[in-house]
Amino acid sequence: MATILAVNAGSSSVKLSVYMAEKGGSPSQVAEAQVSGLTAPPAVLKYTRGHVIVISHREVSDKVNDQRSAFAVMLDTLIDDADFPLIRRREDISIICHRIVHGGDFTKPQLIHDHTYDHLEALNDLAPLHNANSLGIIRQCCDWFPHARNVACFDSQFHATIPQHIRTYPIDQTVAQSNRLRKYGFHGLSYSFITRSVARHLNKPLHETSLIALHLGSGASACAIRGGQSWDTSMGLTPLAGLPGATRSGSVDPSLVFHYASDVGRLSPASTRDLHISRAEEILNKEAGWKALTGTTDFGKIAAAAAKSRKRRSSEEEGDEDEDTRNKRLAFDLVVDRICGFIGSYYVTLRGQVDALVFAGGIGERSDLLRAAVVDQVSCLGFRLNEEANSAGGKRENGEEEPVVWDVGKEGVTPRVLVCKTDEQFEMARLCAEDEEFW
Ligand SMILES: Nc1ncnc2c1ncn2[C@@H]1O[C@H](COP(=O)(O)OP(=O)(O)O)[C@@H](O)[C@H]1O
Ligand SMILES: CC(=O)OP(=O)(O)O
Ligand SMILES: [Mg+2]
Repeated sequence: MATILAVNAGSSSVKLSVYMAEKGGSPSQVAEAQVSGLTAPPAVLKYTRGHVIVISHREVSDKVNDQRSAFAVMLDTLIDDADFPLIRRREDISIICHRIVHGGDFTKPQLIHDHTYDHLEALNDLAPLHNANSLGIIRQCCDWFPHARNVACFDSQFHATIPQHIRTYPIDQTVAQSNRLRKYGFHGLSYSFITRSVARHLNKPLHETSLIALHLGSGASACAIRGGQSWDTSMGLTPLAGLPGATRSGSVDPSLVFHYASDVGRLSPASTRDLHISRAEEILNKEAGWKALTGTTDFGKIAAAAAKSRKRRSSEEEGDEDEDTRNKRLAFDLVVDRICGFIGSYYVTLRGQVDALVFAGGIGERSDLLRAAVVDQVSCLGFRLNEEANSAGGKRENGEEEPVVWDVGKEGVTPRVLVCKTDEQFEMARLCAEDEEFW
């Protein structure tokens, strides 16, 4: 039996889960901590041990200003918990798996040593909100847990099956090949977890399961899954392409960069030894998205304001809406429009063979308002919502555990509409437990 730590450094949060696992067996979670709100202070810590919520909401902004400090706070919390002796002795941790968003051409998890580390460092500029942070956490772990094996698990791995005509950009192919310019795709650990969980829920073999899945969090993407494998996804060479995110523009006309301002081609003052980022990349990655439209990265607030505004308009009490509400309504409508654009396109690329539309990620799992607006717009493709199930979320009565997948579609209608409580940490722990190389 081994103890596995799984670390997931997202763009607005860091999640850390602890598992016990046998070689080749399914990992069993024993604790979970999370620091969220890194881009919408205050940063908030949550910590659960088994089924006990030890810390439900603790503001930690005084100690946390980035992913590395968030990881340090979570680790201290676990180590200081007198009722959780499992990681008091650091030698007891056998494997630490790390979510690395951009894994280049790697098609399986890699043990970290000097060579893999250097290889991954060279990819930092292709995932400027993620890779350098994850490598920083790996360095911390090598110092703090010298006995543990560190394993890199890649968001891009699941998308290795995207066919050539979809992953190729129509540019000079000599340049494309020498600079490895192609669609890689991300959120793959999440899509892999979603595909397995939904196939089980639908009682279908994995290789016969076809889905349109949406991972909607601070970074948002869509994925067309055909026969259990990634067929297309909305992110590309970097996690900037496709849907807008909290601070990311998503796809825009590439020429916009040349018309934005005259100095956007220069290196940003935020460039470091780890990350060479131009002002243009910094603006599109960190100063755009729904934050640029509304001033907040919190999509919950945007959805609530948009719903209120919609209600007011339908009851014809329009009156003068304040600017803040108008901006939030614009951001909400824009995000719904872009999501529906991908659903339509993926429905066609999958030739209508779709078992379910699946919502996941912080927004997909929690925003019934977003789900309702999206499903309403794509009802022409046959998707229908059960409004009651949608607003109830995954809650169960009489203390029953929240399910991993829950159905929010209308009875008797296909394709289904589902919500999946995705778990990238579990997916990493599973990949590590089943690979003999890491034991
Ligand atoms: N009730 C809610 N309704 C809509 N959005 C929410 C709600 N709660 C959280 N969110 C959104 O979820 C996002 C975090 O999603 P998550 O997938 O956990 O983040 P990350 O991209 O950092 O991994 C937050 O930025 C917030 O906008
Ligand atoms: C790839 C990506 O955007 O990840 P996240 O949503 O966790 O920031
Ligand atoms: Mg995430």
